[in-house]
Amino acid sequence: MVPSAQAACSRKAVISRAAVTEKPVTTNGTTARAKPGVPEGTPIVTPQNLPSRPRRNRRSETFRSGIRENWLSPAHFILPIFVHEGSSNEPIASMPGINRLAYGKNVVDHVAEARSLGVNQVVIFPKTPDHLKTPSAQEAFNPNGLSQRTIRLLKDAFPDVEIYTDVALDPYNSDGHDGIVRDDGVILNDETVEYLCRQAVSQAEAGADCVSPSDMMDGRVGAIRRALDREGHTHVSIMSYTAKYASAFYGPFRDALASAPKAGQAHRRIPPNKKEYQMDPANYREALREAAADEAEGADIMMVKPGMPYLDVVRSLRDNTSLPISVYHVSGEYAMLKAAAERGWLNEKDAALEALMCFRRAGADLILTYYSVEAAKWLAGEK
Ligand SMILES: NCc1[nH]cc(CCC(=O)O)c1CC(=O)O
Ligand SMILES: [Mg+2]
Repeated sequence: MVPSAQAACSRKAVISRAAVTEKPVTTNGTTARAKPGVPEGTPIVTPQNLPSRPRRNRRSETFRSGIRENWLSPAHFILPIFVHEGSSNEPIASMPGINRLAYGKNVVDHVAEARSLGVNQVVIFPKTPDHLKTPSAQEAFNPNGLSQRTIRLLKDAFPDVEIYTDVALDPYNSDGHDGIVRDDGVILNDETVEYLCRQAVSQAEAGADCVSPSDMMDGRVGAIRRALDREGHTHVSIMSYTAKYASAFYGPFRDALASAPKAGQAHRRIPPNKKEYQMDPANYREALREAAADEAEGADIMMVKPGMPYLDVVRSLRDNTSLPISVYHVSGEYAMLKAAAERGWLNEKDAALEALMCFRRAGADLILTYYSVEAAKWLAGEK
């Protein structure tokens, strides 16, 4: 209790310790009659003289919903899908409810369900077969690669779906990094950017609406913009993973794609983590620097990733740019909610919708979340 409140209490009517079960008494010693409906033992006080009582605006759901500052709609969600070459869906152990979808009908059916719930934006993450992974990750821009085929498949089935793509080398790189690794362990920046441009162009050619570089190489937004424009894709947008942190919350995603950094052979040093290109979780100002660069290079949407632990960064970008902001509610955040819900430790629907709402409050327009389909069902009142 704050000191002033404490003082106020002792000045006003209180129940003496010995008399808790008796009628409350006022400070002048007379016994007061409790108001109807007030539990016996409640102190009797003179009302505080408050000019402002914020609780007045919370008194009914009708009132609360009338003045609510933010809201959630399936239109805000971007649905991530994992696609693989197998013939059936494969559950991902660390992401209950999420599957690697079999390329083909299963992918189309899943997106059809999302669309029926109002989720019409999808981002594709392909699981590349091991034999197609190489240290230079050239499968990333194979015009008939799994990602490119999935884009075509979905665009043919649903011309108005917004297709986002992941631009980064890690799903195709046998070293498990987003960039090309030199033998001494340096992640090459400009060489990687050249391949990211080819990857982005190949995705645009397959029909992607928005390419999303998630690699954190310097200068890739501008280079991709120029490459897209040069090839006639001036209408294809770029959602940059602007402030992407070297986070421990990506673990389940790397399980899903088997894309974690790999140990090197004797003559090569493979960095065991991504700290040389993804941002340090301790840093805040650096996000503004990244944002200034991405905006100048032509990003259409800027993303913060992960979500829940980084809402200060979301708010800061919101206040420092007029571009739309997206947030990635990442695999580890999803796994935490699922794990607690499975144990009965959290009400999953309430906790998940709260997390999503808080992204909006922090300033995000778009939310990339594994909860897209479930949350859309909750919002529709289906379950
Ligand atoms: N380009 C890699 C990439 N793209 C999206 C995620 C993680 C998303 C998630 O955890 O849900 C990652 C993992 C990483 O950077 O290692
Ligand atoms: Mg950058």
